[in-house]
Amino acid sequence: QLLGPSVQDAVKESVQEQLALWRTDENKPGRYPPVKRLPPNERLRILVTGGAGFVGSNLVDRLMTMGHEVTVLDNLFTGRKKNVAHWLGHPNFNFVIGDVVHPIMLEVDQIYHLACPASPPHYQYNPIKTIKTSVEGTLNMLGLAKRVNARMLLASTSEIYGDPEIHPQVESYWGNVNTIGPRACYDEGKRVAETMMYSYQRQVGVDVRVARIFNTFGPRMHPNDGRVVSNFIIQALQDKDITVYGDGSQTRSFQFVDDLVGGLISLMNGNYTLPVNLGNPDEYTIAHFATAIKRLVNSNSNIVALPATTDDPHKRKPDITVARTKIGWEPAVPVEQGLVKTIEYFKKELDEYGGEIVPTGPQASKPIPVASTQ
Ligand SMILES: O=C(O)[C@H]1O[C@H](OP(=O)(O)OP(=O)(O)OC[C@H]2O[C@@H](n3ccc(=O)[nH]c3=O)[C@H](O)[C@@H]2O)[C@H](O)[C@@H](O)[C@@H]1O
Repeated sequence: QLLGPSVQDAVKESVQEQLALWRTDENKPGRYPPVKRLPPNERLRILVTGGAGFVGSNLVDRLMTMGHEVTVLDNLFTGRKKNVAHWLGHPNFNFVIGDVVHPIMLEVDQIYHLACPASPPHYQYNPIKTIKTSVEGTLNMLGLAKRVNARMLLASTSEIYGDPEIHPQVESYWGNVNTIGPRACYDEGKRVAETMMYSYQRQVGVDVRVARIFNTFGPRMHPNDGRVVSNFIIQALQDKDITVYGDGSQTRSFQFVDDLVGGLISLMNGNYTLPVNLGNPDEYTIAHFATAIKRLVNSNSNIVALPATTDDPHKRKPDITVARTKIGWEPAVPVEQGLVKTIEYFKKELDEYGGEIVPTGPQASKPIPVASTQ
């Protein structure tokens, strides 16, 4: 165990709440959110690739608050500088704008390798780049982990199961992916990234962890993310049509980002080295989910049907027995509670954008940069 019990306790604290309190406190005790003082032998140097993105920046908040030294590497394709702006200049924090497809030389103890667009319209916008990000990016990070003897965690995905033939999905299932479809750049990229992780483990002894992340939502999602949670909330908040792709009978299981962050940290610091599903088994049809969001937002939107997207998985739900038994983790935030927080976040984003956000549609597209909110 790299982390002592005191640090494990700190993981359980709600970092987002601490940050919210810090932001609203007129007499802020300091320029930065409070961080724990760790003795040097417990303070780790941690690299988070994709650390300015949605999941990455939430993870960075937790690691910083725990008292570690954190370096973010992000090319800001889907990540946003504003997600980590509150740490800029902090002595424990480093920010590198750079791309994982280029090697980087750093001295670190742990690597959380999250960098990659994860929303279907964004990863399909430039599929060749998505493949390079997963393949060359993961190779570069594994090379770094090998050189400096760091432990490395890969953010893999439920998408490696493709359109699954077994339900719920267990880690021992090998998946059902269309190798030549529009999603393959991401799915196959992540599958080969997993292969590289275990090749480096077997051949040269790199200490690896693999998280298979299921659908996740929460504050810091990009307003033009294009995934279902952000689209439905943004549409509902503006009384615009809520766009259901296909007949809405397809299912997804949604976890709140705080739960995921706890799972990533538990996985990284535990002893279990095989892939672990991290998700909330609470499963919804997309049609039901649209109605639930409309109700929570108290919206006058219409729910409309658009054509289904190619190769859209029909159902998805994690079996989290491995996470429960091997790393002692399970989600704690009910979906509805997480949605309420996410709706509040998107209300603020809408204000910043001047009252209108056009959510990303089903086609491959680039995230819309808005200079004032970067
Ligand atoms: O959110 C995630 O964490 C996952 O998102 C995507 O996978 P997907 O499940 O297809 O995510 P969404 O784009 O949010 O789609 C979920 C379902 O909602 C539907 N959808 C999406 C957006 C929309 O406006 N309307 C709509 O009906 C999609 O067709 C799909 O059936 C990524 O490919 C995964 O890597 C990632 O882990």
